[in-house]
Amino acid sequence: MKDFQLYVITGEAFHKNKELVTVMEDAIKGGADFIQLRDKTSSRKEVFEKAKQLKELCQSYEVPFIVNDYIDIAMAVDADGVHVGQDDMPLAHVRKLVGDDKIIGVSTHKIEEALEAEQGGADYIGVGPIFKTNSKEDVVDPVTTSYIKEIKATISIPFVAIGGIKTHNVREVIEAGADAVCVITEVVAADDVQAAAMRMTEAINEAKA
Ligand SMILES: Cc1ncc(COP(=O)(O)OP(=O)(O)O)c(N)n1
Ligand SMILES: Cc1nc(C(=O)O)sc1CCOP(=O)(O)O
Ligand SMILES: [Mg+2]
Repeated sequence: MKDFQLYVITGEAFHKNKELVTVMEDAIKGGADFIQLRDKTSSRKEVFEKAKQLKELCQSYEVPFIVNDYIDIAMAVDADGVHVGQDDMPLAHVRKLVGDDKIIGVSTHKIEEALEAEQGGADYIGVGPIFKTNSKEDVVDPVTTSYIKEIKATISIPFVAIGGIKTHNVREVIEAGADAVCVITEVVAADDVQAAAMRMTEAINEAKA
C-alpha cells in the first residue's frame, strides 16, 4: 500500500447542491490521496452506482479507492479496498473474501482493537475519534491526541487519525505522531472543496516539516 496523508471520506449530507463526483474530484485536486465511499442511507443499488463512478475517478488520478461497509460492492467495482468497523465481519473472513491484493482498513478505538487488527493482517487502522465529531452517529468518546502517542509506540502498520480533525487542530495530531489524517466535513462541507483540501494539505506538510 502506498503512503498517504490526507484521506477524505464522502459525506453527501454535507454538500446537498453539489454532485458527489465533483466534490471528490475537487478534494483530490486539493491533495486528497486516499478516498472512501461511506454511504449509510442509499439503497445498495445506489451505493453500487456511486462506487462505480468513484472508482473510475480515483483510478484516473491514481488515488486508492476504498468502500466502507460493503465488501461485495467493493469487489464488484474492483475497488482498491474496504474499510470495516468493529461490528462488521471479522477481519480473517474479510481477507478470505477480498484476497491478499486488496487493502483492508479497520476502525479501532482502543489498544486491544488496534493490536488485534494488526495481528489479523489489516493494512491500516483508523484511530479515533480524536476530537468530538457530529459526522458519525454511533461514535465513542474522543480518544484524544495522547492516545495517538500510545498507538504510535505500539503499532507498526500505518494508522490514520480520524474524528473532528480540522485545519486548525491538525498540527496537534501530526505532532502526536500521526502520519495521516482522515476527514469528512473539513473538506467535503466546504464551499470551496479544493481550497479546503489544499489548506489541510499545507497544514499537514507544515506540521511535518
Ligand atoms: C478511516 C476510517 N476510520 C474509521 C471509520 C469508521 O468506520 P466504522 O467504525 O465502520 O463506522 P462507519 O464509518 O461505518 O459508521 C471509517 N469509516 N474510516
Ligand atoms: C466516520 C468516522 N469514524 C470515526 C471513528 O472514530 O471511527 S469518526 C468519523 C467521522 C469523521 O468525520 P469528521 O471529519 O467530519 O469529524
Ligand atoms: Mg463501517
